[in-house]
Amino acid sequence: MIRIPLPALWTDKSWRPALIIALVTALSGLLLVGVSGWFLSSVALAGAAAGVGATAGAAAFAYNYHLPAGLIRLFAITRTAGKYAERLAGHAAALRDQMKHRTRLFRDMASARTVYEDGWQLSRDDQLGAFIDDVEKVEFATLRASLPAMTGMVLVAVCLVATAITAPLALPFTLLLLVVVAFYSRHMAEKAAQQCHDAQQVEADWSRTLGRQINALVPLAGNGDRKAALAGSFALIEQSTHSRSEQARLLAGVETATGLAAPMLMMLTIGIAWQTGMTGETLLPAIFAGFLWLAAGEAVSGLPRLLLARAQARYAEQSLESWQGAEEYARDSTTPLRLTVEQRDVYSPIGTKLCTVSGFTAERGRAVAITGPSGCGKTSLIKEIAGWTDWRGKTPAPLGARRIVARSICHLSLHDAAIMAASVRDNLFSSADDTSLWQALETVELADRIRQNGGLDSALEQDSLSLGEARRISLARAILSREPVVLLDEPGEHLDAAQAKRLMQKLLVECRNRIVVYVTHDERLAALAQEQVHMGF
Ligand SMILES: Nc1ncnc2c1ncn2[C@@H]1O[C@H](COP(=O)(O)OP(=O)(O)OP(=O)(O)O)[C@@H](O)[C@H]1O
Repeated sequence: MIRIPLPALWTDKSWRPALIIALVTALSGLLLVGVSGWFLSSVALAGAAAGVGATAGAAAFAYNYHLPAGLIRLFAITRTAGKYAERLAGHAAALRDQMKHRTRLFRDMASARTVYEDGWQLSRDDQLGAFIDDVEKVEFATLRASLPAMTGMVLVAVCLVATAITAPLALPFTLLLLVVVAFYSRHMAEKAAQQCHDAQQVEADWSRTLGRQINALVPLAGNGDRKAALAGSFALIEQSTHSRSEQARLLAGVETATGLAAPMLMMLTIGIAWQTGMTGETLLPAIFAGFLWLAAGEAVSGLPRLLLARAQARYAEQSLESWQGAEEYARDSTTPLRLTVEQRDVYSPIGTKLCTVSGFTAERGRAVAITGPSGCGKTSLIKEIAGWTDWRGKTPAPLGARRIVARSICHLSLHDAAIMAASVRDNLFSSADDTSLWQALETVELADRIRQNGGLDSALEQDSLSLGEARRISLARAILSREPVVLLDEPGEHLDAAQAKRLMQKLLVECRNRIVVYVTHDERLAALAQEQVHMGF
């Protein structure tokens, strides 16, 4: 199980000073409010006494203000200084731990089976973002929240002892209220974390699909799929907004409950002490304890967020587990990456049944060429493999998990290459370095043309390239893409036969570690694949 161990706050040398300072700071805050409450009440009592009897005025002025006033200043200064010192010591210890854990977690992730199978460490910024998010959540809950949680518990214990001594009859009610608030807060924080988790899942799906849908608007414009595809994405945004607002509502409930608990505990302690007959000076200790509760309430006001952080960290731990290291697997470079298409009916993008295709399996380094007469459904088939369309009889299948995964692992290059009015660099759809971009342009025999045109930052437009050149830009995109599956529709279109063959040979070498499936009418191109699948009516 991938876990960041809880810091050993007391035994670990780097955490111990932080813990001591945090406790001193928290106790100073508690005593500051407790002594202030006690002081105000004593002054009020002395003032009240001053109004009665002959010696009253003298009694009021004989009251010793100096000791409590001095203590209040001492606690206030200690609390302020302690807050700074606690931050310095706590952050230093947390950063040290963080460095240690991150090295281990990132090493595990890099060699994880899932990462290796999908090849996403090379290209999937969204997956990497999700991984870093999870690591941060677990770190926050363990490294940043354990210290406040520990000091919060100590403060509550101190308040309970003070209540037990000063107003013992209030203790059972106090404990009952604490247990109710604790259970309610935990339950609601769990629900809020669930909502947050749901929202994140949906947002991840959304960012994955929308980007791809927008990229594919041009080729999909003709088949009426665009509207439906975008509507699906916008429904996801609505869903995530709902989850987010539900999360905020639940958290507000917890914050209200914990915010009200402290004044209620204060009133409970003082009220019950008063009910049992304590008045005047005998009530002062209970007032002191009551004010301690008030101060503890302020100190643990971050509790709902800590509970939420803890609950979120559990989800994050679960997803981190899927990156568990599988080093033997990563070392085994012969492990095949396989794409299996079972025998199936092929439908057009509007749901017309076209033909039945026999099953085939494409593997890394073993390309598959699909051939067949015009209109038999070759393009429709690779669109479906890529998750763009999915017809079952007369009904389009919803954008389910299979299609989302398919879209995320397939690079689909359609025959009508769209050229954007943008630079060559932008048109290559890649964040690779310039050397790799030039290398891809060399492979598709376009480097000289682009150099003459002004280089990677020169402008392109749909009309500024010949059809064959646009086709070659599209092939360069396929080479530069990082998805493990490359699907090409008519890669040799608009190229002369010799050039088409040369380019396809080079592309297959460049993509030897990926799965390549391509549709072609050219028998010489089809012969370059390790397997040919013939489709027909
Ligand atoms: N967006 C669309 N709307 C309606 N019909 C479509 C659409 N796309 C394809 N079709 C129809 O589906 C059938 C198969 O088209 P598809 O492009 O898959 O065939 P193909 O085998 O790739 O043909 P070719 O070799 O001519 O490119 C054709 O009859 C075509 O008219």
